[in-house]
Amino acid sequence: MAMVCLTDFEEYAKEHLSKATWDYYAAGADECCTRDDNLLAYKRIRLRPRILRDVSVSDTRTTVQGTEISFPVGIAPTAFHCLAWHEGEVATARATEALNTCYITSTYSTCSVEEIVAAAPNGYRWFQLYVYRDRKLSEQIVHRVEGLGYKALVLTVDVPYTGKRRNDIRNQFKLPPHLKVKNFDGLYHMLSQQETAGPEEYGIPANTLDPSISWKDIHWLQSITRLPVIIKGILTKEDAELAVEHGVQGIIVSNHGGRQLDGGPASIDALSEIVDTVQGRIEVYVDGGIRTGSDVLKALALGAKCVFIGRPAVWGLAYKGEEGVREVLQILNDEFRLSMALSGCRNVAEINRNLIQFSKL
Ligand SMILES: Cc1cc2nc3c(=O)[nH]c(=O)nc-3n(C[C@H](O)[C@H](O)[C@H](O)COP(=O)(O)O)c2cc1C
Ligand SMILES: CCCCCCC(=O)C(=O)O
Repeated sequence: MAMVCLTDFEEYAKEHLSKATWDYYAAGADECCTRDDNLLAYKRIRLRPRILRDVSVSDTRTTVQGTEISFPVGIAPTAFHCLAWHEGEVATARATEALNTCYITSTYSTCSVEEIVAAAPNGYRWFQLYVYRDRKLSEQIVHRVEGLGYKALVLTVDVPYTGKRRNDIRNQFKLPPHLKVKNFDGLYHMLSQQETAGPEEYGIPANTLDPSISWKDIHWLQSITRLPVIIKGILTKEDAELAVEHGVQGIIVSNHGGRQLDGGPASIDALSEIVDTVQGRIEVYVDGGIRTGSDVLKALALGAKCVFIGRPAVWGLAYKGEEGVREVLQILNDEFRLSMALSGCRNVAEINRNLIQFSKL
């Protein structure tokens, strides 16, 4: 079967994964309004292409946090890659290394960070972090990934509690016994001894994330690390301003793929107010609903420095492991290059808001 666009991978994954795994990856919270709007919002945006600009040569390279990547699409943190492909995150890491882009490893990876780094030693990676009730556990993980050469910490702030994903409840979804969140090997006792730890959620002791985290914890995190801190899950200009004031180095505008608060905005619809507030003081990225190269172009035109894809990477894994993720990234790269050329842009510096037809928004 020729894979032509990202939805081909989605269809393949839906057909070949078990129902419970597919439902977990596809899940949105409650009625999935925000999950679905993430995609629809891109389709509402119209472009204003420029012509006759000699687009015979094009350059998709950009930088994130001062490091060059081959094109402005990275992999968002998603949990449990071994559910989709036996090599799990190791395959994802190899694919992103090969394509020279950024891979944000989830705390809840089913390969350990050590295995991931050993498999793709030259890859450019950030580590996604949650704050646990037991700060010592978060601290241990931070120091471990620093030592392994991760280049930034991505603190996810939209999961004080897990969103209500109806099919996961119906399926009683949990990680099968042969898989583990390997980063907790030898640390599970710290999780399960936390005061409020209850029955397992997804195979992880429940209530271990700290819902009391607040802006003061950003200072705590900065005090225990020398890595740049990027906050993932901001959707308003007010929080964007606070993020800048608290000295973080980046923001990922995200609603967690619509898996947390249902009824919040599509992430692309939240981007502009955040970009306008931040005024270039720190880098702003976006994830959620990116499925085509023209989606990438629209996000950059609205001010994102780079975008991240969540589910499509997992569909690529389900298709053919490392090769599947490479294909997903390559298709997005090719589509992005074509959209750039068709709208008269020769490089990412030429992409700006003039490309967006605001009267149609
Ligand atoms: C199956 C799945 C697992 C996820 N796991 C995590 C995670 O461990 N940490 C995190 O910060 N975000 C997680 N996310 C959210 C993604 O990082 C990202 O925000 C979202 O998938 C982007 O939307 P997209 O799937 O439409 O590209 C997960 C999303 C999915 C679909
Ligand atoms: C106990 C929390 C499990 C969350 C798993 C990873 C995630 O963020 C997701 O959206 O799924």
